[in-house]
Parts: sequence; structure tokens; C-alpha cells
Amino acid sequence: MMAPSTAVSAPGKVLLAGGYTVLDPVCRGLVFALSARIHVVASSTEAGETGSITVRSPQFDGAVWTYSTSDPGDGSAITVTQTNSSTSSANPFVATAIRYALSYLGLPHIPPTTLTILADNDYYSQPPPPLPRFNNLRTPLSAAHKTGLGSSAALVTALTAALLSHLASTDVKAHLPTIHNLAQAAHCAAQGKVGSGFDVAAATYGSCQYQRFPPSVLSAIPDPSSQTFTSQLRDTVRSEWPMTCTPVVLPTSLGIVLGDVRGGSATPGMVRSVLDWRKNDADSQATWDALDTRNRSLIAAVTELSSSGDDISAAAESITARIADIRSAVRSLGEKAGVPIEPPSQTALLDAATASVEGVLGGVVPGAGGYDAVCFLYVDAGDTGAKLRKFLSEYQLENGVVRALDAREEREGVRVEDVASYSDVKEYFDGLTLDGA
Ligand SMILES: Nc1ncnc2c1ncn2[C@@H]1O[C@H](COP(=O)(O)OP(=O)(O)O)[C@@H](O)[C@H]1O
Ligand SMILES: C[C@@](O)(CCOP(=O)(O)OP(=O)(O)O)CC(=O)O
Repeated sequence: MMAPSTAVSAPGKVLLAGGYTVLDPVCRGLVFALSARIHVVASSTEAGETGSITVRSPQFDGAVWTYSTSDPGDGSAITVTQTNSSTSSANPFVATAIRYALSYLGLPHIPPTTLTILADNDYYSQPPPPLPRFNNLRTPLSAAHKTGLGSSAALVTALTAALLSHLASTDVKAHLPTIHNLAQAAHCAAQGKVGSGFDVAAATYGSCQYQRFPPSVLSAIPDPSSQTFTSQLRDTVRSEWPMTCTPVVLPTSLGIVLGDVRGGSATPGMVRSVLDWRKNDADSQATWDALDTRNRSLIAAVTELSSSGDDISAAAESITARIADIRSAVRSLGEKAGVPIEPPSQTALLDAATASVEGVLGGVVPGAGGYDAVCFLYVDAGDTGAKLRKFLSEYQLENGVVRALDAREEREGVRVEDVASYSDVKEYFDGLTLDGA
């Protein structure tokens, strides 16, 4: 018996070390999962047609996508056709996650199902606090300003887990590799390119030291119209992938704070330029290797601190130096590749906060860099975190002050949530009953 409603959430991420180099299967990245999560509540309804799916993102204007599904019966993917495309633009991440999950499960005849998406406030630039949980932005999704926490990866992971759990009673915690592999396949297909996958890995497994899978793992899956799609998808999802996502524990003596600079970056263009430079410049390998060595050295310092009794007084200086070393290697790589990975205004912000607030060990522009939210590592004692937040909220940029995000590091990846925990936002579940199993 299917539960009337099932809720799942998956976390956002911050790639503290490993931007660009993590695309290389021999390099390592350090990714922290965040307390900012994307939630999906799956509800089966009685009204409606078999195979119909309604997806709603009620924090945004007009964010409803309706689909009909059917099985071609020849081994190709289950088709997921948007039935309100005249009034609502396509959401490829949503449609592809549904298509891949239903094809994997072999389930075309599902009962009418509604999927409600709720995103924690930190994913988008917001008005000043106080804000209600899951603030209603009252804009179309396309007009919302992303902070760079990886909304599509958290969404695809949560949707995949919600569908498996709701429609096939999959035990989420016991099937993390299935959820991870299926979400990676769907996320990559929806993005139209193969990234390193650290974002989906963190959304599934939580904070980790990440070493990517070779892109060939996913290129084995043919186009959804191919008659071998379903069997190849299942084989790929069920196989063991050559990758590592070794859990990392942020030492209890350390905290992270993110600062939204209301910028946003065009990651794909930046990645293309860096990869072109890497291919075409004979000296690029040495710069690449130097950065990876420095990233590994920070990863080693953080993991040693967690496992050795957490004495920050002995480790603070070395962590500070390792972050500074990574930043100079990143700036050097950016200059050589002609990509503003740490633009001057971000350099000024990172330096000012590190110099002005005692206990701040350093900060980086995470991931691909540019104008995404900056991330600081600080000694979590006394009021250092509060002082850092205050400093940021008074730091003047060209377009206003920095907004310190609420998100903390929260190690856990995808998880099932209690449906009753959304009763404080009942207005988002218009006409749906919020009943768990
Ligand atoms: N709250 C949401 N509801 C529905 N779809 C969302 C939501 N947040 C993100 N998405 C989907 O993810 C896309 C953004 O993905 P992307 O540009 O890769 O940004 P990010 O770096 O945050 O993952 C949106 O265009 C939309 O398709
Ligand atoms: C360049 C990268 O190594 C890191 C990009 O990290 P971000 O955290 O900036 O990612 P987006 O959310 O997609 O913008 C590309 C990759 O690893 O796929």
C-alpha cells in the first residue's frame, strides 16, 4: 500500500576546494553539504488520470508543470509529456528526473501524483530578514536570483528519492548508491553536459572528499529513444561506479559561513575556458597539479583535525596558510586561463573579513568561483560566527551589502522527512492532504 504522502529532502553544497581540478578523475575535491535543503513532498490523489503527474513549486509565480506519462513498450524510455506547455515553460530538470526514475522502475501506470517542491530560503537572494520558512518569492522562478548552492542537483536528487520511495517503497537510506547513480544520470542528461558530479554526490551522501567517476560511465547510457535505453540505464545504475565520496566530518571546532554577494556566475562558460586553456597550453599541467596538491593538503589538515581530538589551537595557523595557498594557486590558474575565478572585488571581501574578524581562518570563492556566494571557515568559539555575520552584513559592495546566509554545514545527505513537519506551511498544499504512512 502506498503512503498517501511521502517527503524527502536533499542538501545544497559548497565546494570549498577543488573547483575545476575535480573535473579530473585523479584530483580531489572537498565538498560540504549544507543545512539549506530542497524538499519534495509526493502525494497520491484520487482525482485525475492514471499516469498524470503535477509538479508545483508554490514559492514562485506560475510554477506548475503537468505531465502525462506512457510506456512505448519497446525498451525505450517512458515518455513524460508536458501537458501545460502553452502556459508554462519547460523544466528539464524536473521532466528528466521523472522520466529516468519511472523508466528505471518500469512504472508507466502510476496513480495521479502531485509533487510539491519547497526550497529553503538560502537558495535565492531574498529580501532582508525576518523571513518565513520557505518564503514565497512572488516572482517567476526564472526571475529568482540563485546564490549558487546547487539547486538543480538537490532538486533532482530529492525528486529521484521521492519517486523511488513513494512509488516503489524504496528504503532511501538503504539504497543511496541507486539514488545517487540515477540522479547523476538524470542531472547530467538535463544539463546537457557531464560535470564532475560533486553536487549530486553531496546531495546524496553529504559532506565528503570527492573523486569523480569517469565520464564514460554515463556515456554508456544511450538516447532515451533507443530501445536499449531502459536496460542500459538499469545496468549503469546497478553497477559499482569507480568514484569516491569519502565522508568528511567538519571538526566541531570549525564553522562555515556563506555570504551572498547577489552576483551569480555563468559556470559553463568559465569551465569551457579553463578546459580549453588546459588542453592548449603546454605549461598548464604544472599549474593544475600545484592546485590539486594544495587542495589535498587542506583536505588532510581538516580530516586530521577531526580525527585527532580537534585541538584547533595547534591547527589554526596551518589551516589559515593552506587556504591562502589555495587562493593564490586559484588566482594564478584564473589569470593564466583568462577566467575571473577570484575577481578583485571578491579578493577584497575575502581579505577584509579574514583580517578584520579574529578567529576567521580564511575564505574562498567556492566551486567555479566568480560571483557566487563566498565561503569562510572560522574557529567556532565565542561570538566569532556572529561577528563574522555582522561584518558581512555591513560590508558594502557596489550593489548593496553582503547577506550572510543562514546555512551551516550539515553533514547528512538525502533523507526522508516527516510529512507532518510541513504543517506550518499548509497554504502550499492547497487541496492536498498531508498524511504520512
Ligand atoms: N525551487 C525550484 N522549483 C523548480 N525547479 C527548480 C527549483 N530550483 C531550481 N530548479 C530547476 O533547476 C534549474 C537551475 O539549475 P542550474 O541553473 O543548474 O542552477 P544551480 O547551479 O542552482 O543548480 C532551474 O532552471 C529549474 O529548472
Ligand atoms: C568548475 C566545477 O569544478 C565546479 C563548479 O562548482 P559550482 O559550485 O560553482 O557549481 P554550479 O552550482 O554548477 O555553478 C565544475 C564541476 O565540478 O562540475
